[in-house]
Amino acid sequence: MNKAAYTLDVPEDRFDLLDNLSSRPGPLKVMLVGGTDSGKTTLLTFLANGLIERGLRVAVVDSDVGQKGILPPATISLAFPEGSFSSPSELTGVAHYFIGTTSPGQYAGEMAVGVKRLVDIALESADVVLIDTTGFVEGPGAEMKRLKAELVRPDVTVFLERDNELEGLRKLLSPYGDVVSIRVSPKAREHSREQRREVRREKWRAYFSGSALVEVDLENVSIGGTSLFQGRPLTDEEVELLSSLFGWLVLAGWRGRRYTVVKSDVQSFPRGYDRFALHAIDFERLSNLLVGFIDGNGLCLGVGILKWISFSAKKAQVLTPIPPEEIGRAVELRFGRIRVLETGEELGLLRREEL
Ligand SMILES: Nc1ncnc2c1ncn2[C@@H]1O[C@H](COP(=O)(O)OP(=O)(O)OP(=O)(O)O)[C@@H](O)[C@H]1O
Repeated sequence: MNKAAYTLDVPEDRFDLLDNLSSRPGPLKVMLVGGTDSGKTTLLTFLANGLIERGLRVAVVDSDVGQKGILPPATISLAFPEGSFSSPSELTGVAHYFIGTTSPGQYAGEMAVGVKRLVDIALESADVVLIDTTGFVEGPGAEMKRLKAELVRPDVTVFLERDNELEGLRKLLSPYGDVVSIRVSPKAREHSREQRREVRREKWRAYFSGSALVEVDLENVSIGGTSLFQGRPLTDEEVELLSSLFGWLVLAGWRGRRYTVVKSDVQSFPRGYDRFALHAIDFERLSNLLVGFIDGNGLCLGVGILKWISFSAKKAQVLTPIPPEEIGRAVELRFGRIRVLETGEELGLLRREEL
């Protein structure tokens, strides 16, 4: 199931926008902004096809991490459609930036940097770069759009609005490029949380079909995206002390500015401790965690699901569809903040500070 599809049954102002964009000198950067289900992806598909028909080389940067078309989920992806297409889900990404969650509220920095990096790559060969964004347009979502606009400097930012509701955001972004406002199509349809989850479930399942378990030697790659593995490892005495104080099986721990431990509960009793001095993570929170394989250029080769980690052997087992010859290019394993199964079932999101 895809939410958006190519249609010419769009309001007349979309054709005016297409004329406007194709009359401008390239390379052109166009960012699409609108609330949830406002029709951003439908508009992107319409514009991309129209521009391709006019002989322009189009790049698509899909940063709608909550409802991505281009696989894998939880990343930002760049694709170059070679001809007409009916949905971004048909496109194959050529470069990706790892975000690690489908809910990027705490990841404004990564979102802005990822879009900037992929737009820079796109500009090496595209006439027009179309940037799809999340429907997250209020509060931190608005700031995220500003950061993207500041870095990318879109020539045109198109706002999809029902009732002038994005006026504030339009003003906020107007110093960084032209802004155009068009009305949401009366045909735009809202999707329930369950329908959105179902769309994501299918994407996860499609991405992980044909995956294999690979063993990652944690001595050979850096570990990023987490405060685990930072600082010096705990001494046996420190492990002993924490275990007896709190009734934990301490699986791993590090001492930096504070103590960070991965533990399993042996006894359940109420424990009070200074959370600024000690950060304890339940081992189960790591199971089925999404991780990204990052290459030497900071781009994402693909994602995987952490199935097992042995702190003593310094090995991890990760389920991933990345071919073995590609995996060898990874220099970093980066921790995400969503737990998901290869069936597409999402087990839950984690907060950034949890790991
Ligand atoms: N012009 C149109 N004609 C027919 N259907 C449309 C049109 N515009 C939007 N829709 C429908 O409205 C729904 C939402 O559109 P779309 O998925 O493009 O929105 P979005 O803003 O990209 O959503 P998201 O919040 O998931 O990013 C889809 O089912 C889409 O097919």
